[in-house]
Amino acid sequence: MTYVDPARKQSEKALYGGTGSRRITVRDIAAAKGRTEKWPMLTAYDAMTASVFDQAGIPVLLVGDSMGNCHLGYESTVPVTMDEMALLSAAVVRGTRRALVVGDLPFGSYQEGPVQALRNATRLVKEAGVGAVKLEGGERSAHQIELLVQSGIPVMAHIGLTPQSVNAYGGYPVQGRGEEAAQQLLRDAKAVQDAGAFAVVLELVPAELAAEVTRSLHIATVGIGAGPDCDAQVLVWTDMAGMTDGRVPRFVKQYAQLRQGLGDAARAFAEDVVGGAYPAEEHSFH
Ligand SMILES: Nc1nc(=O)c2c([nH]1)NC[C@@H]1CN(c3ccc(C(=O)N[C@@H](CCC(=O)O)C(=O)O)cc3)CN21
Ligand SMILES: CC(C)C(=O)C(=O)O
Ligand SMILES: [Mg+2]
Repeated sequence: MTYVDPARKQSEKALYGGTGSRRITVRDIAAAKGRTEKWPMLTAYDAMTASVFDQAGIPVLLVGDSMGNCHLGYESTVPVTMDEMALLSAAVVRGTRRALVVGDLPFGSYQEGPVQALRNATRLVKEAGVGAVKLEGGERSAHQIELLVQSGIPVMAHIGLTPQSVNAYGGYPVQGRGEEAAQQLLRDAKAVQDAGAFAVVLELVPAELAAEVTRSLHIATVGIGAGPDCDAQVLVWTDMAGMTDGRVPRFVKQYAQLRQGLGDAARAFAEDVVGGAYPAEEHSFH
């Protein structure tokens, strides 16, 4: 019998649909680019939801700072703190066995410079157990990415629309439109690859430009509102599952109507309590 290194064997399987039980690593992500295999990523903010996605085979889970508006009741991602990120990232790691868990560095946790970025990324790695961190910015964040990668912390970059800059944008506009903006996006993509990032999120950029970035990089591109030609696609889970209250961005596809379903369940429970139908005999002890 030929000996097959189990790690090597699994790395040759698909990121989605693979049956291996060990945790996905950044090496597996790199190998998928070589196979031109597309893969899914979702956000998660708690252990229970994370375990659902892990058991569904989602290979990469992002503890996004979108927890600010999706989970913690803030208006945007701007107020999210390192303590909040560390707490919820640890919960997501505890809820998963296979997924690579990526922790977002929140606004204000890396802008001061590489040393601040390393201090806070180290917290997420040591306290929460994440396998990688994500931070926003291309050329402007290259020095931070470089020090984290040199220190042994894998980094996912995030360019195009960077929501932590919502106050500077005055909203969430599409990025990279026009020749000058397109050239800047290409420079940002090259800068994060050169700094050592293992993947890069492209948010709200024209599909043609995202395709060009994906072709010109050897690291994975993860699209959100960036067309069909990225190596991976990410959505905020509450948007994907129809749990978000109110309007969702145009790039979102809803695969369930959990908000309606959960509300229906709560109303049915309330009706039963008010009408005396719950608890019934089988729910009672004597
Ligand atoms: N629930 C949720 N989903 C997200 O995708 C998300 C968050 N929250 N919070 C952090 C950021 C903010 N994001 C957003 C928010 C709004 C739009 C939006 O409404 N965009 C317009 C396009 C604007 C234009 O045409 O210039 C849209 O209609 O989709 C996009 C991304 C993405 N992220
Ligand atoms: C939308 C993704 C890429 C993100 O950064 C987040 O959820 O915070
Ligand atoms: Mg984020």
